[in-house]
Amino acid sequence: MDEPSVERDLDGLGEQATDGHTRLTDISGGTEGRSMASIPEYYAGKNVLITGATGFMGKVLVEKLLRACPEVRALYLLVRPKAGQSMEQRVSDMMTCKQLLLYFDADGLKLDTSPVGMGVQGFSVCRVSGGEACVRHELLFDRVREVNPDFHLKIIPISSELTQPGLAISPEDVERLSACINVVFHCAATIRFDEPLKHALQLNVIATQQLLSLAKQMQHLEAFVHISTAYANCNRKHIDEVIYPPPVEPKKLIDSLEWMDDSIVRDITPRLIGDRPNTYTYTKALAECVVQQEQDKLNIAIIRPSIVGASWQEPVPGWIDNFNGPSGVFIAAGKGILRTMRANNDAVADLVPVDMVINLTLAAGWYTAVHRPKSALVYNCTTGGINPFHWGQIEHHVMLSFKRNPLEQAFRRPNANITSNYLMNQYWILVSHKFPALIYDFVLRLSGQKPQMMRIFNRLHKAIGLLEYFSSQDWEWNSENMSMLMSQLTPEDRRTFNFDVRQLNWPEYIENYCIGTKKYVLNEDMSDIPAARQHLRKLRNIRYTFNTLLVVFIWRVFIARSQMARNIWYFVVSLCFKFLSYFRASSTITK
Ligand SMILES: CCCCCCCCCCCCCCCCCCCC(=O)SCCNC(=O)CCNC(=O)[C@H](O)C(C)(C)COP(=O)(O)OP(=O)(O)OC[C@H]1O[C@@H](n2cnc3c(N)ncnc32)[C@H](O)[C@@H]1OP(=O)(O)O
Ligand SMILES: NC(=O)C1=CN([C@@H]2O[C@H](COP(=O)(O)OP(=O)(O)OC[C@H]3O[C@@H](n4cnc5c(N)ncnc54)[C@H](OP(=O)(O)O)[C@@H]3O)[C@@H](O)[C@H]2O)C=CC1
Repeated sequence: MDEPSVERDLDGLGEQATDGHTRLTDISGGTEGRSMASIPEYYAGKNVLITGATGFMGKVLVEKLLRACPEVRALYLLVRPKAGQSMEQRVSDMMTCKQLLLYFDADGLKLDTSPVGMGVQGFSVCRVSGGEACVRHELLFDRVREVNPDFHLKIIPISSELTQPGLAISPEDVERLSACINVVFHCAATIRFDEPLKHALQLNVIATQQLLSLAKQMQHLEAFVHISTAYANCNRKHIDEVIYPPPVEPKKLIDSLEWMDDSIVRDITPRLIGDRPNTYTYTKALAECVVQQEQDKLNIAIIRPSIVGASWQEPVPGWIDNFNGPSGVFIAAGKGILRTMRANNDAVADLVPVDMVINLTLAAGWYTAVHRPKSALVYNCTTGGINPFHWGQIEHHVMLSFKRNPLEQAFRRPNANITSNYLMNQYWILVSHKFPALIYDFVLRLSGQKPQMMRIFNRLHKAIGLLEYFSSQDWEWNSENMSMLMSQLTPEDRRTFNFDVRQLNWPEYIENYCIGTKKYVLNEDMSDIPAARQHLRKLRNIRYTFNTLLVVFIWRVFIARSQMARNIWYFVVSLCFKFLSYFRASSTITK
């Protein structure tokens, strides 16, 4: 099961490389002299189907497609109704960026939950009386609206629940999609690391299989772009742009899990996922295999981004709308809650900005449709091999950014450190997380409020525990197809659909990323920065006062009351004194 299973044959356009992998370089020769449509020209008049459009990457994809390819005919979005909202309402909210950001206690004052469990009093965006709070922030679609105020007319929501048979698409919609779709972008997935295997399999694998069946019915389909992850094969250290053999035959697993009840599946999950850290990476690997098996005559591209972070340039620098991956860690550190985390300072932090991933995705869609490779082309969309940056450097720049642009109502002054040493990390968890949480909860109890800090830390520890696997080691991805795709673009397309990761200036990117979490995730106002700085000064004074009181307390309890402690103390002081006198005397002699 070690050797890549894909054999490439690119419709006569390319040759097989000696290592068995065909790369885009091989193809480019075959297209010389042809007049090829630019990316916007290609998408002009096309009908595009997108899954996962309401998600982080889906939104950026929809925005960019509408803005950079204004002649695109229509975007059909497969959306499910959710949280009492119809799919039409959800799509309309998405376009006005009205988004459910934070949840509140029934008393409307305390933030109850957040994805990484960092909720803390004063962490809120706006306060409402019970239930949920909807906030509006800088609009993602503002730039599209400027170019085309009627852009919403191009968006056609299609009701679909991907975990249902036939994706729960009505027969009329199936007919409609089969007749008109030219390009499919499949972004939907569950990206939770703790997803029960059955559900992850249902959404990430079976839904992909069903979407491929639907795609085969599409009479005018030119390209099917599947979004995978660079970590689908994280059990390997070196990852090529090939589809590796799956850990298990997907069909066999689907059939076996069908009859098992949830508790049995839960029990056997660790055995099944083997050397992968979670059900997410496991099912994404199976999905790639399904794409390969079901390919038939479809023209397929597989995009494998690494850790997708805030945008680099578009629609605005630092745009981000969630707590996933590093964003939650940055926020927790910026709020002064997270003080320690297990990560390897020298390991490469393979972050890639969302706009670069989307630019590559659109370019790959164009390339796939124009060149029609017979077998799926895989694009490892990573930064580490070309423009590496390390977790230690990320830590430094995140701390610097949050000191310059502090978050509101921080719990403590931001001062987080990463360490690869397990015991050291446990020590700091005790001293810097659990001890302050106990004191804070004690103060809350005294003032008649419900203790909450310990609960928050427990959830935070669970979340960072799931991320540590990725921050404690590094991988080597071959990203030749990404480079070669870039070489296929016209100079104009290279500017509009820029995914040249060499141009990333990491310190600047991290600063914008941190500001983005403040502005777009926490919806904090930049004009409040002076007040936030004042708050940090107050926290620093509290710490100085606390430390002074602690020293006085220790003196009173241990030194002043015990003869032995006093003797040790005098011994240490006289030793220091003798050392100083000796040092002064010897320096006088040398003069
Ligand atoms: C030390 C500081 C310096 C920093 C330097 C070092 C940094 C190291 C960082 C390392 C990061 C490494 C990251 C690597 C990741 C690579 C993986 C590959 C990339 C991918 O392919 S996928 C993307 C990654 N996926 C994720 O990140 C998902 C991880 N998250 C989870 O698995 C779960 O969320 C988690 C963490 C298990 C938490 O689960 P849980 O406690 O159940 O919390 P929920 O997610 O269910 O959410 C709780 C609660 O909040 C509500 N919610 C949801 N969204 C929002 C929102 N936007 N605002 C407010 N509230 C929200 C949610 O509905 C839940 O409410 P309930 O009422 O339903 O409880
Ligand atoms: N974010 C990252 O760091 C990385 C992501 N990826 C991949 O990129 C893709 C997009 O990720 P991202 O945007 O971050 O993920 P999000 O969680 O933000 O979005 C997931 C999308 O899938 C949709 N979806 C989930 N379940 C269903 C369902 N049952 N029926 C219909 N739609 C559903 C969601 O819709 P709804 O709004 O209804 O929940 C949402 O639109 C995924 O394939 C992921 O594996 C790869 C590497 C890194």
